[in-house]
Amino acid sequence: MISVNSISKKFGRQEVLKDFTLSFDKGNSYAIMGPNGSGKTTLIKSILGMVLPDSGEILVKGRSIKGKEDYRKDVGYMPQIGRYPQNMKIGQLFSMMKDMRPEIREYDLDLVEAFELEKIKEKTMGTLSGGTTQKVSAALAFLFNPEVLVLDEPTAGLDPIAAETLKSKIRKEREAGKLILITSHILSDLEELTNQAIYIFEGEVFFNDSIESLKEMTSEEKFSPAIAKLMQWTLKKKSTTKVLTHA
Ligand SMILES: Nc1ncnc2c1ncn2[C@@H]1O[C@H](COP(=O)(O)OP(=O)(O)OP(=O)(O)O)[C@@H](O)[C@H]1O
Repeated sequence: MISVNSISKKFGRQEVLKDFTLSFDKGNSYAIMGPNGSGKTTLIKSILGMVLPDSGEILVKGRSIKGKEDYRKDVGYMPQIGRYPQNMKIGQLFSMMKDMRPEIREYDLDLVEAFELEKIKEKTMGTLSGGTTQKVSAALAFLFNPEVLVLDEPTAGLDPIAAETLKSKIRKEREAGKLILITSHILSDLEELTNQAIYIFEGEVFFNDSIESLKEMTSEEKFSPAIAKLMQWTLKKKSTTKVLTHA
């Protein structure tokens, strides 16, 4: 459903994505992992058209997204930190988003209801706590019933009840056959919510397979120690590279 073909991206002299190739298939939920600064958000933003790769191409349903906007209607995005007009009320924000998609008449209000956003629709965005802003972001991501959900650190900042509510919703959508991409540092969330693991290290794909294969390859029964092993391997690779560079 989404193919990322040989994309590279530099910010100044820093190569953040290096000849990056991946594909994401419908009905699967992908854990996108890697240390801070490894390029996860840059990858996600490239798929969303918010970052323009220097080379390579990204295809959604077989069509290049370059210069296109319309594919975005199939993609729901929950950012790590949602930025909204500070003086806008919650209710106005939802109305504005709906007005931007006049062709869509049916909304997925599961999270609007579960988070009781209707009750606080008169509150302005600038006055909300971080967690409430995250609830708004989550509800907006699912609102138009998109085929693809891109969730950047979705449970960060949510209280335990809200986090469980969001996780149940993610599971429900995955069971309905959606494609889900999740970045998170919370391994227990990823284990619960995903079946495919992608590990990015210094802008390169270091691992890309099912979570079952990851466990087999690392000879670990549990997800967390399997990821820890992957991290150790990347560190070894790094020290080996340094030795080679210095030789
Ligand atoms: N707009 C930008 N301008 C300059 N550098 C950037 C920009 N966006 C990202 N970077 C740099 O690119 C690198 C990768 O950033 P990215 O946000 O993709 O990492 P990440 O894997 O999502 O990290 P984290 O786990 O901390 O969220 C970082 O070194 C970051 O500083």
